[in-house]
Amino acid sequence: MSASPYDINSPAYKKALRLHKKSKKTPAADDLPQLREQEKAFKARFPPPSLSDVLDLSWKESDFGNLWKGVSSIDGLEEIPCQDGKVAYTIASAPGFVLLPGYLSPLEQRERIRATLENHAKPPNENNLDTHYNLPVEGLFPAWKVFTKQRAIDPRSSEPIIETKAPTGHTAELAPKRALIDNTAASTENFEDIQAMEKLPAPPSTSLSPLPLSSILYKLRWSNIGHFYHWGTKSYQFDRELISIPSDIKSICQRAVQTVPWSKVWKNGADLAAGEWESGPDWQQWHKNYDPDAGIINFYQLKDTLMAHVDRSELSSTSPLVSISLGQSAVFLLGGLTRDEKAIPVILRSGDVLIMSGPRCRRAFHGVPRILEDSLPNHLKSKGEVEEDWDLIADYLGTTRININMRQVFPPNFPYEQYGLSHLQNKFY
Ligand SMILES: O=C(O)CCC(=O)C(=O)O
Ligand SMILES: [Fe+2]
Repeated sequence: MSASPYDINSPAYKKALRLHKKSKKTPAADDLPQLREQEKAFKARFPPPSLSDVLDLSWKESDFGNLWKGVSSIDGLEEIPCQDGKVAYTIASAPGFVLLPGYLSPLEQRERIRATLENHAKPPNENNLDTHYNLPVEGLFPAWKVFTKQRAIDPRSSEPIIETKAPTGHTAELAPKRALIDNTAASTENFEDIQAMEKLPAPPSTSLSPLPLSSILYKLRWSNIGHFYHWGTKSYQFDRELISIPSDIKSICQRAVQTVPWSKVWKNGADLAAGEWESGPDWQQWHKNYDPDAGIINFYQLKDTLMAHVDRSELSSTSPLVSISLGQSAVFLLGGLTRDEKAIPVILRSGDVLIMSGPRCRRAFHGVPRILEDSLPNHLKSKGEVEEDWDLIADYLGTTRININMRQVFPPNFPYEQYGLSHLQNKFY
């Protein structure tokens, strides 16, 4: 038997677990809300978290190996055949949560990853580094590609250095870690007040140093697509240039929403039990009127986490939020309406599409406490000849998970004129 710390039967694992349990018995730890306890357990490097109650519907040994493996069923899991032959899964205690495991084929995953890196994380879309650095206008990844090609021809080529926007002091952590502020949920009642809040651009940091292209690439954390999200006020900003949602992303999201038989998801009054809908359950219309108009592409390095939060800046509090996972796998925690409810842990793997919909799930706490290292499927690894330049992308994916998180800010039939936002109407068609 191997002595790997990942082997839960090894003496090394058992000893570490004993020590860990002992060290956890501090009064402070017991006071933490359920969800924080779960986050802590999944974050732990050693002993590594047990995945024995983590739903893992896309695992296949040939793709992912045996290092990280959850379970293929949990209480209340239900399988729903979809219109396009795919299968959706729901969980009885989490109405509105719909998981489409392996929804994107290996080829579609590669195409989306490439588009994300080459097209969607560059101007006019804004990313977390733009505030602080003068990034190459062609995008970080395209610039990296050009440089590696040059270097192959002339090994003495010097790597581009990315300059800071503010005068340089000393190196420090990059500021924009997402703050854990509970903002007020957007609604038509407070919409005008939220809009009136001053949305100042974040100032460039004065404590950062210029960085070579190869390092800054790994500091990319998010890129904004569609309506602009102002992180400081946790609200959308509509007085900026309007940028359409890339059609490739929009069509995947719409296809996913259209394939789900919603009457089976919301059967037996589950829609009413899930809480209050803006003007009564409107899921019958989603096949026609679901329209993602804003999104964040998240880039996670192996040690990154996303603290449990609620996405409540969207006026539409029930329309599906569609989340596409690519690259390394992750543990996702689906909590309830407070941090005191126990969360359901789910492994999200490359190609999975997750839909959070309806009043309960759309306003549920959720987060990503763990990226599972060495969980890149074989079809994303470099095999030399897979695709032009895939080596470079595969290298980056060796430590990266990408999540495309698409929301619908405005409910269908929103009276844009009434709020002085006529310019947003029919914007993306
Ligand atoms: O990375 C994920 O799977 C979730 C991301 C998320 O919750 C968000 O961007 O709000
Ligand atoms: Fe979220």
